[in-house]
Amino acid sequence: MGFTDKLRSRWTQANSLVCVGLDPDPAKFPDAYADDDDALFAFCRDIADATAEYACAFKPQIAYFAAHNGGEAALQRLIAHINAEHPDVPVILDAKRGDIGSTAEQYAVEAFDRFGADAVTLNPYMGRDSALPFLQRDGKGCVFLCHTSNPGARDFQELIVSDGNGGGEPLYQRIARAIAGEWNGANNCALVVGATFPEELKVIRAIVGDMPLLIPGVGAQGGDVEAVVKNGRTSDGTGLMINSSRGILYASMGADYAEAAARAARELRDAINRYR
Ligand SMILES: O=C(O)c1cc(=O)[nH]c(=O)n1[C@@H]1O[C@H](COP(=O)(O)O)[C@@H](O)[C@H]1O
Repeated sequence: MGFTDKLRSRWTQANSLVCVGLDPDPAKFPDAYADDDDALFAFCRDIADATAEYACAFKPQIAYFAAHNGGEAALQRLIAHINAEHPDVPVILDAKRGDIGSTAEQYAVEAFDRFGADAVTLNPYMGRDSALPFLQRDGKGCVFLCHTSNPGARDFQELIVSDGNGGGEPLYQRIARAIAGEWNGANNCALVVGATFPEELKVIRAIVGDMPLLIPGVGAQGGDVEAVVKNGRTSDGTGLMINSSRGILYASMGADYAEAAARAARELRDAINRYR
């Protein structure tokens, strides 16, 4: 099953719009993993196993693995573990790739063949040819940055660009329109919209119809769940992958870290479902 269908069926099956972010930071690991050479893999495996029931997707962030010697091998094993043990839960590799076509081709091999992800986050700044190696992969998802969650999102993403007919619109809206239109021929695109910009989320939803949206920024970054769900859901009450990383991973730094992560994921699911 391709990424989009897998995600849609998971939304219904698990009755959850929670995306569990896997951003492992050894400085915050519980004592049990203090001297463990395999801690990156083992900690994330425990979190994935504890939270899978409440997850519509997992999103490992590649920098948190690649920053460490042996970290990429740990990421590869982690995704293989999720694919084997939780095959209904899609994996989005958060790598924010984007480059000229020949290099993008290698990044597509990295995300889909080496790491075995169902989808990858991409930066659309370099244009459609830079996205083609990903868009052309049968059944794989392409999750493009549209309006990000950070304060600097306004620096470029809200600049007014000409529409060619004497009018103008903010760049993020142009991105949403282009990706929902000509880039989405295989129906495998999604967009990243920060939870910290709920008004922009509403505008983006109106532009893109039922396209899935990945929403980081609730929890540690302060985004409001009610505003996100009300402004971002589709008419059937789905359409969103609402990500929390630190809020789930480090719900407890004690021996109960896995139970605490499960509780945090369940509570986020329930908070979201109240407004669907
Ligand atoms: O593409 C992303 O996932 C992303 C886009 C964005 O605009 N903001 C953002 O925070 N993210 C990622 O989402 C996660 C947010 O983590 P927490 O703030 O700990 O929940 C991190 O992995 C970020 O790299």
